[in-house]
Parts: sequence; structure tokens; C-alpha cells
Amino acid sequence: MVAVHRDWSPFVVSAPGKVILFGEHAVVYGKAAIAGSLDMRAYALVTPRTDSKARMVLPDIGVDVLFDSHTLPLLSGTELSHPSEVEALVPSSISIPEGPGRTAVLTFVYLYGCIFAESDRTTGFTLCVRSLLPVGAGLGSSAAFNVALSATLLQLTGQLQEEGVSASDRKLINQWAFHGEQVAHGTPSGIDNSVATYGGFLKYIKGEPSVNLESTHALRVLITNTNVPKSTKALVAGVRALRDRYPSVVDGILDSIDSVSTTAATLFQSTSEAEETLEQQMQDIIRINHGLLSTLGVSHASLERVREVTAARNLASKLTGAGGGGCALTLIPNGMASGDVDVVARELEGEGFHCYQTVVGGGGVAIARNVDGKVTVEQWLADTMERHNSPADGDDGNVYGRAVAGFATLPAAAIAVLKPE
Ligand SMILES: Nc1ncnc2c1ncn2[C@@H]1O[C@H](COP(=O)(O)OP(=O)(O)OP(=O)(O)O)[C@@H](O)[C@H]1O
Ligand SMILES: C[C@@](O)(CCO)CC(=O)[O-]
Ligand SMILES: [Mg+2]
Repeated sequence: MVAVHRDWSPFVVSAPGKVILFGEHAVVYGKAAIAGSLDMRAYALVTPRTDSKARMVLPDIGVDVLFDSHTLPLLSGTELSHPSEVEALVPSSISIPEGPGRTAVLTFVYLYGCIFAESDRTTGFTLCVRSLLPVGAGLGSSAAFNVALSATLLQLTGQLQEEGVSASDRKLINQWAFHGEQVAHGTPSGIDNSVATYGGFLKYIKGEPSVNLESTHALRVLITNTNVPKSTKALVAGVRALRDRYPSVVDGILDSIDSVSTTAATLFQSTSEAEETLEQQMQDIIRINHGLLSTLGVSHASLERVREVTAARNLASKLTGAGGGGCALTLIPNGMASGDVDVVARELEGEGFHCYQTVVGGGGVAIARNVDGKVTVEQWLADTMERHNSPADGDDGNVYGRAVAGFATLPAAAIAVLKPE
């Protein structure tokens, strides 16, 4: 049994969302994809309890559950052959919520069962997760949640190093977060949890370890959520059906997408080209990648509208993720004034879309340990909820205002750790 210190101070974990920059769909067929971390993150505050219960509070998706730790299953981590099996493991005293809360509860039960299998279950805690990522919009909100949850459980069971997050810590966190993604999706590629764990830009090929591109170029992007619901499963199936009918044609397109990703990887790592030339080349391959995806039938009228509106201002856009709705990304040149970006964002919001101005390529999972012992979940929640529920703050684009409000109760040193560049 792993020994756990009975006395511990609150800690906060944060993990980023992701955006697929190049290579979606082709990645399913073993081609390269490139993804980057967003500076929109999930934040988990973990505080001790005097009893041995585990409470999980997820205000963004309306979940507040209290588990009697001893009723949670004891798992080996290899028992999951189908996500639906987890349902049978949930203690009968807990009613499984409908909607997004369902996956979150199932994931918690599974990961707690595995990560606490060898550990002292009398460690009571309250875990509260707030996230700046829209749920189910293709920006990896589940991976950010799963990485934050895995890091939390590993920290509570003394399986992480005492300071920072080491390479072996990341490997462990990533493995468990992948299991969490499996509970949610069955067969995830693993790219989302890898980005949420390692941050930066990753080149990813299915079945191979992800490669950190060590880029020094952070990318400014405008992300537009078309708010059009999409089914990743149906879109992936659509591409497969097209490939079955026209194998050589579709394979040619997939190979071209692979070349796009490989070219992008070279650009990210380039130190010889001038910034402007790189930006121009990046815009070219963004346009090409979108065109190729569109020929695979995974674009949508809303995504084409984003492309048109931004193209009118000489900006390059592509769909990101599964397509068929969901999100598009637009590369923002470094020299573009933020006022000018606001104008584009307002125009897109006029079409009924939601825009996020963000930077890609920031840090992965981060942990601030021993935060002020006086920080309580209730206080933190009250701060974040106040902003979250205020009609005046109804503009979802204003995510930073919300985050900062939520952190007013945390010491500045903790905030610095949690928002790594
Ligand atoms: N703020 C949050 N609090 C708690 N759980 C969350 C939160 N955001 C997301 N989740 C978890 O992630 C699930 C949504 O994951 P899903 O994979 O469907 O969407 P996504 O990760 O946002 O998009 P994609 O995987 O296409 O990038 C929710 O059902 C919930 O379990
Ligand atoms: C469309 C796809 O390539 C990305 C979805 O975000 C599917 C996958 O990689 O599992
Ligand atoms: Mg997800």
C-alpha cells in the first residue's frame, strides 16, 4: 500500500485544451497530424476533508457527487474492454447523471478505482473543476478534464514527484488520462490527452509516441465555434465510406494531407526563415488542408462561411477536428492589431458564431502545490460562479475575465504555475 500523508494542503492542477492544426481525419489512416495546446484550460482545486469521502464538484456541467470511498471499486487498470462496463461499477447509492455529467462520473469512478487501488482510501478530498473550454466543441475539454483528474488522483496517492511535473510524472498522467478518454469515447487516438499533458506542438502518428516539435513559434489564432453540432463518429464513417468507393482517389488526398502535416512540422522547427515568410507559408498550407478536408466531405456551410469572412480580410482558415460544424481556426499574423482581430471576431459573431482569441503552444499540465491552506472550494466556487452566472458576463468570448475572477483567492505564485507560457 502506498503511504499517504494525512496532512496535506490544497493544491490546484491545470491542463490545456487542444486544437488540431493539421491532419485530422488522415490521422485515422496512420498519417501525421499536428496539434497544439490552447491557452484555455481546465482548473482543478483539491482540498482535504475531515472524513474519508471523495466529493467531485463540476459546476460547468451541473455535477456535485459525494462518494463513500470504500464503496468505489478496486480496479487493476486493465479490466476495461468496453466503456459501458464502467456503469456497473458505480456504487448503487450514486445516481448517474444524464448528459456530460454522465461521462465525468463514470471516468471518476474508473480512474479512482485504478489509481487508488493500492492506496489509502481514507484520504478524503473535495475536487472542484472549472474549465474555460466549451464542452463538446472539439477543443479537447474532455482531455483537459481527464489530465487534471488523473494528475489529481496521482498527486493524492503520492505517485508524483514533490516539485514541478517531471518527465516520468507526465508519462504516468498521460497514460491514465488516455484511459479516461477511453471511458468517454471507446477508441480515442490519444492525441488530445497527449497535448493536454505535454503542451506545445505535437506531431502525432497513431500507435507511435508523440513528438514534441520544440517550436519557438507560439501561434495566434482565432477559434470560431460555429455552434453547429457534429458527430465525430458519423464524419469519420463518411470518410471511410468515400474511401471504400474511391480508394485510390481518397488515398491520394490522405497522402496530400500527410505532406501538409510534414511540411508544417518543418515550418514549426525552422529557424532560418523570416517570421513573415513562415507566416505566409503557414497560411498557404492552412488553405490547402481545408480544401483537402472539404473534398473529403467534412466541411459544412457554416465552416465555409467562416472561411469566406476571413478570406475577405486575407486571413487563412480551416476546420479543426472532425468538421461538419464544430470549430474553425484562423491564423492571426503576429503583426495584426488586436483591434483588427476584434472586428473580424465581431463579424463572425454577427453570423451566430462564438469566437475565442487564443494562443497555441503553451505549457501542458501544471500543478501548484501547497496553496494557501485557507483556500476553500466554496470560496473559489463563489468567485468563479459569480462571474459565470452574471448576465453582464454572458459574452463567452470574455473567458479571461472569468478566469481571473476565479483566481482572486489563489496566491500569485500559484497562478504563475498554473498559467504556464
Ligand atoms: N468543465 C468541465 N467539467 C467537467 N467535465 C467536463 C468539463 N468539460 C468537459 N468535461 C468532460 O468532457 C466530456 C466532453 O467530452 P467530448 O470529448 O465529448 O468533447 P470535447 O473534448 O470538448 O471535444 P473533442 O473531443 O472533439 O475535442 C464531458 O461529457 C465531460 O465528461
Ligand atoms: C476526425 C479526427 O481525426 C479528429 C477529431 O477531433 C478523429 C480522430 O482522430 O479520432
Ligand atoms: Mg474530447
